[in-house]
Amino acid sequence: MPTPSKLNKDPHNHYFDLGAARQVPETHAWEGLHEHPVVDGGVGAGEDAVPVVDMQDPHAAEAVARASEQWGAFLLQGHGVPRELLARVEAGIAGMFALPKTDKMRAARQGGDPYGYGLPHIALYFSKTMWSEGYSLSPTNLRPELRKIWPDAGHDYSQFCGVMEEFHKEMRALADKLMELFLVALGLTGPQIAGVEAEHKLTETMSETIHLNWYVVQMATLPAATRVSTCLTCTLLHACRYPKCPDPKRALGMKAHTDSGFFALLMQSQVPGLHLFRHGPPADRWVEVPAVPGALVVNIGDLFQILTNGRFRSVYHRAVVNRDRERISLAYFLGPAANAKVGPLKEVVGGGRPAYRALTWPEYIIVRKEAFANGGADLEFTKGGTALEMVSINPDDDDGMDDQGDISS
Ligand SMILES: C=C1C[C@]23C[C@H]1CC[C@H]2[C@@]12CCC[C@@](C)(C(=O)O1)[C@H]2[C@@H]3C(=O)O
Ligand SMILES: O=C(O)CCC(=O)C(=O)O
Ligand SMILES: [Fe+2]
Repeated sequence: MPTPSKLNKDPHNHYFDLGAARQVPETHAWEGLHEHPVVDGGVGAGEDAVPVVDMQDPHAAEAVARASEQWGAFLLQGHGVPRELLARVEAGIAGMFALPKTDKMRAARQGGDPYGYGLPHIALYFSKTMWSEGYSLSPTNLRPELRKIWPDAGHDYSQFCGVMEEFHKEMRALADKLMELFLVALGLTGPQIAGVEAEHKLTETMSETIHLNWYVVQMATLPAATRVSTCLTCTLLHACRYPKCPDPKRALGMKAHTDSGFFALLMQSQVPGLHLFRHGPPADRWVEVPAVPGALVVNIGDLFQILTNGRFRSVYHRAVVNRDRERISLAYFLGPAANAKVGPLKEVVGGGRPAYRALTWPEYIIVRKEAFANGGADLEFTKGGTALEMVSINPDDDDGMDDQGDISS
């Protein structure tokens, strides 16, 4: 069994078989998971109901504006990505993660690489290990990347690549439409949007990254057949429904974070597990996003908060595991081109002042790393805002205007 420090230095190379574990070892036991209550964000549950945006609704832009200002996230419906395609993508991901560890390890992320199989990038910053497996991929490099897992390029390989390419095409088209909807939601006029696009080529140069998550059931204490869809204890005792099951108290699927790019489109299986952080009053809390068939979750990232001069907020979120049901999620991240300086759009700043200095995505990742380092590895991270604070412009400073954004540089 490796020591925690060894796991931390080499987080993408974990030797620990999550599925076979009968208890959560100290290396995977997180503090503070129950510091804030978890409330159901089910549709129609009052102020904690996760906002829903229907892209077909003529008032969609207003709903996007409200959700982006108040939550930094929403459920997206009417997006046009066929449900049947989402189901095939999920089945493909399940098949890939079900492969033997030795196959997956051939694609293991090396050190600070952005792409590869293993724990997510931010795992580097924590001494505890997440209860999940991940795989970050560039959709433009899908086939060579997946050959590492399937060197013989057989049927499974072709099928998975095919379905992921089909998905990527749909998602990229959707992301382009969503970017326009965000700009409308910001209150920009048609000519202003055309101006932003002409000047910055925002949509055209936007890059995409896929991150797959596999949240393994917490303990292999139940026979495999009963682990698939329901908790045996719950069924027999009629006592509880997830998330009240007895055990998943110490493990964590994905440590709380804000995504760093512009926005992410998240596909989740029909098992809840995504929690969005909401500030009080009345109280700070985690809102559990319901699994709505066919809906995608949209999360706003830190660079979009910068681009919109703080009007749209990035959302602090995490994913929990449960004892009985495996969960798969796929995050389709959109972000600026690597060399583009992102600062507040002048159309949004108007006569006001830019609240953030302009920087590239890689520069922002370095700032975030410093933010983690300054606060210690297991810092609660002030609900995700520390790195953004480090790039914000103090209103008392006089040098703000020099930093005004030039996204395409
Ligand atoms: C394009 C991206 C966006 C990354 C880094 C890089 C590749 C993988 C992404 C994620 C995926 C999982 C959460 C996250 C926080 C992580 O650790 O890796 C994401 C991160 C970010 O949003 O910053
Ligand atoms: O699994 C989820 O619902 C969240 C995943 C996530 O936050 C991410 O991949 O960035
Ligand atoms: Fe995320």
